[in-house]
Amino acid sequence: MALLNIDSLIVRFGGLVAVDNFSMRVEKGEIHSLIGPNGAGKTTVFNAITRVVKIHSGTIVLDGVELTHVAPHQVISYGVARTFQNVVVFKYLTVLENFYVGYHHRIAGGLMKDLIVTKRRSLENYEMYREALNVADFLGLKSRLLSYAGSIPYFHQKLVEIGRALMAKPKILLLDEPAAGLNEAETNQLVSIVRRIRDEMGITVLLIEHDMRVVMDISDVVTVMDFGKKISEGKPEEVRKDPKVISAYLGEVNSA
Ligand SMILES: Nc1ncnc2c1ncn2[C@@H]1O[C@H](COP(=O)(O)OP(=O)(O)OP(=O)(O)O)[C@@H](O)[C@H]1O
Repeated sequence: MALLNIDSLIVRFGGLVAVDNFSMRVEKGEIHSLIGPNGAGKTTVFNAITRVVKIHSGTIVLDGVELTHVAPHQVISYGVARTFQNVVVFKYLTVLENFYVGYHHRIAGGLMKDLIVTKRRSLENYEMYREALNVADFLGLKSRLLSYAGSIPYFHQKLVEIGRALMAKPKILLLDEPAAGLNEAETNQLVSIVRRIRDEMGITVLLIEHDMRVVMDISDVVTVMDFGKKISEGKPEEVRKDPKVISAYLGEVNSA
């Protein structure tokens, strides 16, 4: 059974059908890329998985659990964590505190329990700290832990966002254009980090990416969208040769 199974998904914005009867499956342990020209509907698919847009019809099932009716703030406890197209970090919190935000759903109880320091809570805080250190070590951010997230270089802010997502211990990590704005050396580092997230942490990765070098290098499977529909799917080398994909991208170049 696939880890993520999207079936016949339709998302509309008024008269616009942004995602049009779209289905895809992501197998456990895969690095799977979702690509397509601008406006194809990729981010809307991510927004549907994380439940921040209204689904007109279709189903999204993660690890056997239907997400379609889950509230957006609960999606993380079902095993979905994401990063955003434009880096979203809490600029006036430290890197460590940003990481803590990602861990929060793993702590039992609500605000009152946050205020009352019980023995159990101290232990949870210790576990959270230890995990933050591990994540920082994994991402090469240990020396940045006490810096304000808004004060560190752009690439490191991107890693903070990834770190915050990893702190949630997701089953699947959704990365929206992780290589955007990075130089070549940073992109190479990012590719290696994404591989290690899968290989060392065992987390399945679904990413949206425009940098074809990254897509071809990193993906086990590539799904291609255009005008809300799936137009191709397969191994990177198969998709690259698909005339439907070539024509979708050439159309984009011609209309630019
Ligand atoms: N909240 C919204 N309200 C209205 N229309 C929207 C909304 N979000 C997306 N759209 C429209 O839905 C379509 C798909 O957009 P989406 O952002 O999913 O595409 P994309 O493939 O992620 O594009 P890009 O690669 O440029 O980020 C576009 O026509 C877009 O203008």
